[in-house]
Amino acid sequence: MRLEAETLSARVHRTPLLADVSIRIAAGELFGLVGPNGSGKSTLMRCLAGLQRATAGRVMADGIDLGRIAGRERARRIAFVEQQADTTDRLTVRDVVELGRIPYQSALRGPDRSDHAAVHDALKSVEMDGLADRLWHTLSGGERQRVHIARALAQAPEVLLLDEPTNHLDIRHQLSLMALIQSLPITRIVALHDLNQAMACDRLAILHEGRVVAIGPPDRELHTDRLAAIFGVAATRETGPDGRPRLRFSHAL
Ligand SMILES: Nc1ncnc2c1ncn2[C@@H]1O[C@H](COP(=O)(O)OP(=O)(O)OP(=O)(O)O)[C@@H](O)[C@H]1O
Repeated sequence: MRLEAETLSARVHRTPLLADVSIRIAAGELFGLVGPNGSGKSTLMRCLAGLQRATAGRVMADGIDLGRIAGRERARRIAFVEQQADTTDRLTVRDVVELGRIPYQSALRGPDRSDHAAVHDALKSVEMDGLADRLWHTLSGGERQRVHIARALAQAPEVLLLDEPTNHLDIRHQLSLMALIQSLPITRIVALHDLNQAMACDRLAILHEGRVVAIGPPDRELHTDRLAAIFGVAATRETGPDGRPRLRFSHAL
């Protein structure tokens, strides 16, 4: 699914959070959102997921205003893993992932084999199938993060929005999650702080103080002058063993 932000602005009371953001994300693209703390990444994600209304502008999904798509239909098409998603209910890991199947069920149709298969596959893809019966509150931060991603995968969306998905994950799970995200044949929008992980995106937008300052391939946009100006760090670039550029950060400016 193609997703477009058209001159989006968002504010809380008088505080502007996003100003005039326009982005076109192609179907099947892996699109990154990067920017310093407070630059508006999560706010933009919430608008793109249809969870927050913009004060001006609109979000278009395959040419249709997202605000006009019914919640259930939107939930079948767009899945969102927020940064600090939590639940206080007494749920097992499997229960949490099954929540992703609700948009496909109705009062007349409870979970069926296809729902169970989707839950199983989603748990397996984040290596949480061995903990399916564990209670949510007993999980570590990284395990919870992986279960939330499994819930979003079980939703079988056309667009997957992930807000800092590698937070809390150990290095092996960071790498396997990034590989999983890269392999999915759907539109993916990922907010990332690790700019080397962001190098894997097809394109990215750099946000600063609620505005988009650049859009393009990471290799072109994450140059050392911009890293200094926007992120406030001194960095050098080198070529990694995979032939991709790698950033090496030395100090805060
Ligand atoms: N409800 C709110 N009331 C006031 N300010 C808010 C509210 N929600 C967000 N903000 C502010 O809007 C700005 C953008 O926040 P947002 O969470 O979108 O940034 P972010 O780029 O995701 O940041 P981070 O990298 O720290 O997660 C921040 O300065 C934040 O403090």
